[in-house]
Amino acid sequence: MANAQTSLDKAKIKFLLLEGVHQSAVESLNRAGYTNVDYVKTALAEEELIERIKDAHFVGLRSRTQLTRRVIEHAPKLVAAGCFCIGTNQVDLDAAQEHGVAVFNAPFSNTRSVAELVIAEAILLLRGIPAKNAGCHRGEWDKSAVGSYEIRGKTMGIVGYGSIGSQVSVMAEAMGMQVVFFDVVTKLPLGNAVQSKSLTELLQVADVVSLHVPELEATKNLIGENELAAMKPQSFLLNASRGTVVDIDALAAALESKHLAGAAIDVFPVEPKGNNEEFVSPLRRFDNVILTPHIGGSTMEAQENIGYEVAEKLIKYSDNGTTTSSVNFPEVALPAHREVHRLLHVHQNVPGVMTAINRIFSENNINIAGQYLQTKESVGYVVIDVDSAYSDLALKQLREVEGTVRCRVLF
Ligand SMILES: NC(=O)C1=CN([C@@H]2O[C@H](COP(=O)(O)OP(=O)(O)OC[C@H]3O[C@@H](n4cnc5c(N)ncnc54)[C@H](O)[C@@H]3O)[C@@H](O)[C@H]2O)C=CC1
Ligand SMILES: O=C(O)CCC(=O)C(=O)O
Repeated sequence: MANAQTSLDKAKIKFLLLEGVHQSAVESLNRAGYTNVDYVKTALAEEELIERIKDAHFVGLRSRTQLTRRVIEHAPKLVAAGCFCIGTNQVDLDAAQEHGVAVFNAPFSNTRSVAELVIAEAILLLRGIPAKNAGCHRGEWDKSAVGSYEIRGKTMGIVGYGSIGSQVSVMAEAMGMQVVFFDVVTKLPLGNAVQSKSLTELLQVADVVSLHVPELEATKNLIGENELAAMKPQSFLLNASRGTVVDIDALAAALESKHLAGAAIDVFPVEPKGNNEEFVSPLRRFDNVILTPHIGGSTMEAQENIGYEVAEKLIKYSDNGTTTSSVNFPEVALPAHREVHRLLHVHQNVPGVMTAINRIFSENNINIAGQYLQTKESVGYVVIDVDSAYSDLALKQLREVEGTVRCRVLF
């Protein structure tokens, strides 16, 4: 069987793809038989999103689309959301979980692109290139070695030693840098990198501090006035994680006072909604700051791979119910369901639901060919394979079970 059949005609399953996700996603969906793709090149504001998403079964987005509780509440058919990026902070994950919407992302595909940019920025900043470049564009000629340094022998301080931070670590060492890192979790140091006991310890020794933490309550303003003051005089700050991680006014003050020698910032507390909106930031006035429009992961290679990776996850979920690597949903890896119908039941994770479900099968004498159950936080996900003759009856009764969030069948 090339593609497992689904309960709906595949052409009727609507995918809303936003923010110009790579065409590789559309190709993958089409190849899998999903041709009903509404492709939008930009992010949509809430009202317009609500209008477009109301009959969508799947939505694909990047970092600019806000999938709020209100939007999710207005998307009655939505079964999954694919973030064609790493960060999922733009999605209300709790609301998605409560409404039985599985959320997927691409945890690896753009990490190399971010790490490469960070190394390039470290070199450019230590050589004073941003200011020299700006000067040349204005007709100035400042041929001087003053304030220009090699990165060899300097210390790279990495905050957040995950997929990106650890790649920055390997590349920085390959360039001759010493690496220290700080992470809330004890991590295996790669090469000769050393894990710092505290953020302050790292800030005090690093010539370049690069941030690679997710957006969390605990990482909000992780780098504020005190942390900037703790950084070595004439050091550099790089942020390609999330804009909320740095207090941008405090950073502007540290640059103004020349405590920091420069910075490279890719992400901002408030980012323009689209390419036509003006970018406003107190950092615009500094020639020694590299400003980029949230493009750390925006390379052709990364975007193409993300397109395949996330589309594949959505297809698998649609075709056979597999939720492996979902960020908010119980993870279930399912075999193909040949010669049986597959019931997918999402429910509130409260006592009694599974008893009620199993009662349906025993009372109606329906043989269960396979059953897979996983729970996560407030949600439970049970998959039941049954003889095709009984799936209609079971589906009808499963939908009546108290605590049911959603239920569908795959043929
Ligand atoms: N600028 C861009 O275009 C891109 C930005 N990103 C951002 O980069 C972030 C990091 O990406 P990955 O490395 O793939 O994530 P990851 O999840 O692999 O690593 C994050 C690391 O941060 C650590 N961490 C969490 N809270 C911390 C804290 N308070 N202090 C120190 N460490 C802490 C975690 O333990 C983990 O090791 C993403 O969450 C995303 O927001 C990702 C890709 C592209
Ligand atoms: O490509 C994007 O839209 C955002 C990239 C990013 O920040 C991420 O992957 O978390």
